[in-house]
Amino acid sequence: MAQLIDGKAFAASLRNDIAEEVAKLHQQGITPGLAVILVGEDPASQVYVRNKGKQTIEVGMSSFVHKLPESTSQTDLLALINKLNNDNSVQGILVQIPLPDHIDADTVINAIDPRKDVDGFHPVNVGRFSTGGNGTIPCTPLGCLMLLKDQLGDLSGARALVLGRSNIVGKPMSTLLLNENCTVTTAHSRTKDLQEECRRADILIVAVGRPEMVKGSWIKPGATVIDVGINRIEQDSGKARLVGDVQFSSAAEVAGAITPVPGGVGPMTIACLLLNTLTAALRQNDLPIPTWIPTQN
Ligand SMILES: NC(=O)C1=CN([C@@H]2O[C@H](COP(=O)(O)OP(=O)(O)OC[C@H]3O[C@@H](n4cnc5c(N)ncnc54)[C@H](OP(=O)(O)O)[C@@H]3O)[C@@H](O)[C@H]2O)C=CC1
Ligand SMILES: Nc1nc(=O)c2c([nH]1)NC[C@@H]1CN(c3ccc(C(=O)N[C@@H](CCC(=O)O)C(=O)O)cc3)C=[N+]21
Repeated sequence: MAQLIDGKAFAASLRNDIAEEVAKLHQQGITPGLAVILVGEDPASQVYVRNKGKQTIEVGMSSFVHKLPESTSQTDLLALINKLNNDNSVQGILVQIPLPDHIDADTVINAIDPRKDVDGFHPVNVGRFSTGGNGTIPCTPLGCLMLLKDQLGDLSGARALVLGRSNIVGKPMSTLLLNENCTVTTAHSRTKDLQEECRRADILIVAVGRPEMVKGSWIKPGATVIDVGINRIEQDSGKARLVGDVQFSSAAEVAGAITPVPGGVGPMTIACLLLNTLTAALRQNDLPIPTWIPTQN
């Protein structure tokens, strides 16, 4: 049986380390602030927003949650972002994705001050990060990398397969693993012989948004499997259950180590969001970044 990678415990310890740094900032009269904007009523997003708000306060930061109705115009959303860009009590801004169809996500992301873009989605940060500079590293890939390094140590030379190529997860994950000297393959819906590609990987990261798509038979014996998927499926009882993009029961028989869903990558995403907010607050106050915080230089 595979070893279980406990993202929930790792995230809790990371939040402790963050809280210690925030306490030091308090002594200098600084309280980092994170603003989260949620447009519409997507129930899953509401859960994440609630979790984020609670954990933001627990580490000693200020949490500003802006819940806007589904009908909010792009102009009004841009005006709010502009206000937050100029608000000195806010060091981090996150706009929950997906946005309603009448709002262009790229325009919205472009409007966020890159220094306050704690998701790492702004083109300035994407560019810096891709070229090895100190741009914000997107939260989910950063959380996955921390779990991998904790599990495996140096990743140099490992054959990694990233399944999914979204701007939020797959693409930055591939970049990050390349920067860690892995030999990286990025697979997607047009990939030929997907199962065969997966079976070659020492490290398998799955972010497709297809419940339990990857089976144990696709996995190289002993491989490390990181399941990013968060899928809510209805059970016969009528209650919803969370499952990943990997079929956990069959995968756990083959893999060397695997993250569960829930309790794997999800909690790491939130902890890394708080970490990026701390880093943003330190940078905006011209303070040094402690060496334990992962940056790219
Ligand atoms: N744990 C966490 O913190 C987070 C979890 N998530 C979860 O991760 C998953 C992925 O999210 P996200 O990256 O935003 O999703 P997207 O829908 O943006 O991207 C999905 C990717 O998977 C590929 N894909 C879809 N179906 C197949 C298939 N049958 N075979 C091969 N490739 C396929 C797509 O290929 P193509 O490009 O060719 O269309 C695309 O690149 C979701 O379950 C989401 O809920 C997301 C963010 C954070
Ligand atoms: N701008 C933006 N940035 C994001 O980072 C972002 C986003 N939009 N939109 C949606 C996705 C999804 N996402 C998750 C965060 C935490 C959990 C999480 O905490 N999951 C818990 C369980 C939570 C539950 O029970 O629902 C777990 O897996 O254990 C899941 C998913 C961030 N995303």
